[in-house]
Amino acid sequence: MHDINELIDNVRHNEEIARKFFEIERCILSIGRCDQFVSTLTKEVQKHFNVPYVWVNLINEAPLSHLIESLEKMPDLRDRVLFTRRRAMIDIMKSSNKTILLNTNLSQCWEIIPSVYRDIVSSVAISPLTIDGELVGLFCQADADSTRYDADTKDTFLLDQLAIKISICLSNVTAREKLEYLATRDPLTGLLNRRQLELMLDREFQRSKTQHRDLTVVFIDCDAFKSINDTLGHNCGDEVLEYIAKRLLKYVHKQGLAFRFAGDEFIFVMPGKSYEQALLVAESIQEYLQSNPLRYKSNLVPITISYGGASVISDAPSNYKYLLKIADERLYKYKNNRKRSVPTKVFKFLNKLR
Ligand SMILES: Nc1nc2c(ncn2[C@@H]2O[C@H](COP(=O)(O)OP(=O)(O)OP(=O)(O)O)[C@@H](O)[C@H]2O)c(=O)[nH]1
Repeated sequence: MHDINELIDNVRHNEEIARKFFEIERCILSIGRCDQFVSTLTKEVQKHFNVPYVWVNLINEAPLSHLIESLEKMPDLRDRVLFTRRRAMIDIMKSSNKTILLNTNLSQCWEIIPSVYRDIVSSVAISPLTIDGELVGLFCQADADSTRYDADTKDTFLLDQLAIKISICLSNVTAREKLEYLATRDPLTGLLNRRQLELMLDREFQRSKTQHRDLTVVFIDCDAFKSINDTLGHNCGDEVLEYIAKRLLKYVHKQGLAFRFAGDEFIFVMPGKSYEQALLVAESIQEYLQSNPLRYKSNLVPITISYGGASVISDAPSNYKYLLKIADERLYKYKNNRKRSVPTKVFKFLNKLR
C-alpha cells in the first residue's frame, strides 16, 4: 500500500508536469514558422525541465524537405536542428513508437547528435515525432549526467506524452510553412516567384533611394530553349530550367535573391551591388553553364544564356518597374546581337539530333 502522503505527492508532481506541458504547448501551438518553432520549443523544454541539451532531428525528405533551406540559413539553430536520413532514424527507433533512453554506447546514434554535443552528453532521451502516423523526426533531450536518461527506466509515459504534443504542433507549423512555400515559390525550380520579386523590388527600391545605396537587377534567359523542348522533349526542358536555377542560387547566394520570372527567364536582384559587380556574377553563371553541359539521358546538352542588367545608380530609373524594363531591353539587345553574330553551340547540337 502506498502511503497517502506519497500518493498526494505523486498527484502534485504529475499536476506540475501537466502544467509545464500546457505552458510549452501554449508557447508553440500558434507559431507559424518552423525556425521559431524549433527555437521556442527547445528553449522552453530546457527552461521548464532543466534539460541542458535539447534538439530536434527532422527528416531530410518529403514532407519536410521544403523547410531545409530556411532552417539551414539560421545560425542560431545550428545545434538545435539536424536534418537526418530516414534510415538513420529508423535504425535507432527500430519499430518502436515510444521514447528510447540511452546511457551507454552513444556512438551508435552519433548521426542524430549535433557534433558539438557528442563529447559532452552521457545520456539521451530520443522520442519519435510523427505526422499522420509517419516518422518525420526525433525530439532529443540529453545530459552530461549518465543517470538522467537511464536505459533501465521502463516508464517513458511522460516523455511520450510530450512527444505527442510536439508532433501535433509540428504538423501545424509545417502545414503553415508549406502553404507559405507554395504561395511564394515556383513549383518547378523552387525559386521565388514573380509576385515575390515585385514585393521585394518595391521594398528595396525605396530603401535604395533613402539610403543612397545601389540596387541591381539582372535578367537571364536561356538561349534556344524552345528548340530544346521541341527536340529533346518537355522533361528535358524542365531539367534545363532546374539546372539553371540551381546554378543561379549558388552564385547569387548571400549577395541577393534569385527568382523565376516566366518560362525560361530568371532574374536576380542584388541590393548594395553595382551594375558591374552583378554582371560579373551573370558572366560566371554563363561560363559555368557553357563549360558544364547538362547530362540528360545519353546526351550532354549544351546550355547557353543571355543576360542584361540595370542599376539604380547607373541608370537612375524613376521606379522599380522602369529598372526592370531597362534590364529587359538590355537582355534582348544582347540576345539579338549574339543571334546575328554566332550561331549558338546549342543549335549545332540540336541539328545533329534531328
Ligand atoms: N519545359 C518547359 N518549357 C516551358 C516552361 N515554361 C515555358 N516553357 C516553354 O519555353 C519556351 C520559351 O520560348 P522562347 O521564349 O521562344 O524561348 P527561346 O527558344 O529560348 O527563344 P529566345 O529567347 O529568343 O532564345 C516556350 O516554348 C514555352 O512553351 C516550363 O516550365 N517547362
